[in-house]
Amino acid sequence: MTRGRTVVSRAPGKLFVVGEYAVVEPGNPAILVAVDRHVTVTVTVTGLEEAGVVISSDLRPHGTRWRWQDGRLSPCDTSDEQGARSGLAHVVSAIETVSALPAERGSSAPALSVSVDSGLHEGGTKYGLGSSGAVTVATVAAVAAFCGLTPTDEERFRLALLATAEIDPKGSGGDVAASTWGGWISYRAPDRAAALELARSRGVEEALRVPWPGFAARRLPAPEGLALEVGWTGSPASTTSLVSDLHRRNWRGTAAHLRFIRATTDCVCAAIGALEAGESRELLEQVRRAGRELARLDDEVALGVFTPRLRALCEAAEAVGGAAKPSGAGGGDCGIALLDAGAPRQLARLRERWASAGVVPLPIRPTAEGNEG
Ligand SMILES: Nc1ncnc2c1ncn2[C@@H]1O[C@H](COP(=O)(O)OP(=O)(O)OP(=O)(O)O)[C@@H](O)[C@H]1O
Ligand SMILES: C[C@@](O)(CCOP(=O)(O)O)CC(=O)O
Repeated sequence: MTRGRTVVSRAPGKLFVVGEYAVVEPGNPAILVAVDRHVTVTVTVTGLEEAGVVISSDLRPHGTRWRWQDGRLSPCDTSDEQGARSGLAHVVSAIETVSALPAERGSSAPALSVSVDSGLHEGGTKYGLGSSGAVTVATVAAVAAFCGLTPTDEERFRLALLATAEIDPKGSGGDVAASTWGGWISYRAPDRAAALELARSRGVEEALRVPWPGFAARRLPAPEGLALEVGWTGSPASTTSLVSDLHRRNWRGTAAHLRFIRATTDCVCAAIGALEAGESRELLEQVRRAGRELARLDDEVALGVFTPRLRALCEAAEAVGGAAKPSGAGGGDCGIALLDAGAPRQLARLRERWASAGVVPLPIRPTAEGNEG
């Protein structure tokens, strides 16, 4: 939405359905779904004399001023430089990445004021619903529109992926894809290091044009007759440290690693087939299988994917006839359960069991909406 010199963009959060960990390797598939909680980003003129950027966020007490230096932003106030750089890393990277486009055409860096408001945390504690991806997608869209650019969905996805990869190229970008396209999607990640290298060597504009090997994203039909329930463990987990931990272990390249990738890929492909064919029972079976693969990975490398609450979340869903698993990296955050939408008693029993295990049922639904603005 553009009003005068004000642009507003919002992007939904996400849940991983199946395919976690395997999807970080380029070309491997996962299924994600966008949810009806959003991040909203508003971009307007700064009102400052000099060209620069002001960023404010619902997670920080004050707005911070940033100045441009060779295409990069640095905080003007150095007293809390580290806090500003880490707390606003995704917003800053999204602004820098989009601003490279006018810069490559010889225009000067934009002056703008960016404000972030998020429904993906509770009092500052994240749910694990992909706030970093949603913030990046919404910031990219709002800054691009403010600069008079009209990128396509895929171009906005690519810009957001480059922005997140600048911070951590290990992330698959599944969150970015779900926040961009919305709905249920199948996603295969590109090689993020190669995409970054492309942008650095040939420019961001060129990186939006040439093919990204491995990358694919497409919408899937929503499952029929199934309710998606989301349980929150109340404890935030660090995806970056779990994925880095896995990279540090000697598991990669072992037979167990190859077996995990093969089994998870097979499971994701079967789940895609089940969604396309409207076979709910088969989808439930694949969700259970994906959960078992994660549990086996956890046993093999003692990663800490399954916390006691996530285990209780899964057991409760099984006990009432549903299928459940952690969503995302695990270690806390959320889990999902799929069960018969026409069985309200089962749903009620699930919520009761979750509540007594300390798992908070979140009133969240899948949404077909992607990034808007
Ligand atoms: N409201 C916000 N304002 C500004 N930046 C935000 C906001 N919410 C999230 N971010 C950015 O996202 C980062 C948090 O990412 P993190 O991966 O920890 O959470 P998440 O994406 O919600 O979780 P998950 O990856 O488990 O789904 C913050 O450091 C910040 O850069
Ligand atoms: C483990 C992983 O596959 C999923 C992480 O999901 P989340 O950010 O914890 O919701 C990592 C990734 O895809 O970037």
